[in-house]
Amino acid sequence: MPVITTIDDLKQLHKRRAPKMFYDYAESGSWTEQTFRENTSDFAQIRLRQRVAVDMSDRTTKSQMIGQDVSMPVALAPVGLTGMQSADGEIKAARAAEKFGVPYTLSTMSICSIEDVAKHTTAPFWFQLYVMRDEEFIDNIIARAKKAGCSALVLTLDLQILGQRHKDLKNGLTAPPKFTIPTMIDLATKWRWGYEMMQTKRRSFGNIVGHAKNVGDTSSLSSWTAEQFEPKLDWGMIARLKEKWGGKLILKGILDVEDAKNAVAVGADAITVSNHGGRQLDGALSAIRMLPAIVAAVGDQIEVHFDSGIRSGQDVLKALALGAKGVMIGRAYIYGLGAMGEQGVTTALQIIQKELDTTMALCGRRDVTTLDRDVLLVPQDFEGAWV
Ligand SMILES: Cc1cc2nc3c(=O)[nH]c(=O)nc-3n(C[C@H](O)[C@H](O)[C@H](O)COP(=O)(O)O)c2cc1C
Repeated sequence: MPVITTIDDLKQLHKRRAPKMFYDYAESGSWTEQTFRENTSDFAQIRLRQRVAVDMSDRTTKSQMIGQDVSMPVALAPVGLTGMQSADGEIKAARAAEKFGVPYTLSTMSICSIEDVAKHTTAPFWFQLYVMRDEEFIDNIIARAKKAGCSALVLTLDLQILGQRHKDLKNGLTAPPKFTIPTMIDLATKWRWGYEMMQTKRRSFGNIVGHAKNVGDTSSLSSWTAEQFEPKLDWGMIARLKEKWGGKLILKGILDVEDAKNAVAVGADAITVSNHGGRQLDGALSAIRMLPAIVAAVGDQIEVHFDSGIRSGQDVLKALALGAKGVMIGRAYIYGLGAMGEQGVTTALQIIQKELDTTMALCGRRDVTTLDRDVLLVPQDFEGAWV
């Protein structure tokens, strides 16, 4: 077993252990992948201020997200097909998050259902909703999330139509995989994945199969999205969904100041500044570059969360210092899951917490909730003069 010290170590192991089509599904952006690449490379442009001779004892990464206590302000982002990276992946990730004391978000497009995850955990989790055309299905899934005790609804706004990801089309991505010759050859080297997958019954979209009517081929994400997702989603519909849900609402996929203001107007509890990890509008600016302007515009009116591009505790610190109250990680924990199941997710969280804590200390700070721009050195043109 290699010595794991970074998120990148987990990524290498994930690549070796999970079928190529699922690793590629996670490790890709849309079209040229420019936004996907810049989500991470722009973090590297921000530097840290080294401070010395400052008391660094009694440090804490504890904070709150939407009023919930968290051991660090890092939630696990909703990730479709998580249960294809490792058998029962959503249950494993939710358990790791619960033990660590951070929120877990279950995707609409998960393999394990809402009820499955609720049955195998005790902490309330967040449920992510994609708005579908079938209103009855939406009413029903909201009722299911309420019944399962979900403590927030994360409404994703940046994927009513799928950004084209070339690798998924070339690999013929389906859940479960179809047995083609290239897939069989690949699976022959992924025996651990195959063995675990044989032990579970959870191999298709658990929130959808048996719940949605007139559903064609659910195994293909792209055709299903095209058929079922509601292209007419607008702020009026968001307001109605807020009423239906009646609990904490997080609007995910905000990358523009005007949309952030609309989110405030609709009365959401939080927004997630995000470009879906570079998987949707290729050519959009990185999420970290957009964060300061959005915080400046609405940061005093709504809780601002951030995701897209976080691969270390240092990245978490940078996002918090730029004004996010909390962040979500997607691939960083998916690499852990694909590498080592539940233990891998725990390892990813441990790596991030340790990096966050040590970086805080070396920047002369002891409390994660007091991080501000003062700990950073940001290039003057970082946000850029885009017109
Ligand atoms: C493989 C994969 C699947 C995803 N599926 C969903 C999803 O079902 N719902 C959703 O709101 N976001 C989804 N996302 C986006 C994540 O929630 C999150 O915004 C993104 O991963 C953040 O970027 P990062 O991976 O660089 O941390 C997905 C991301 C990945 C990588």
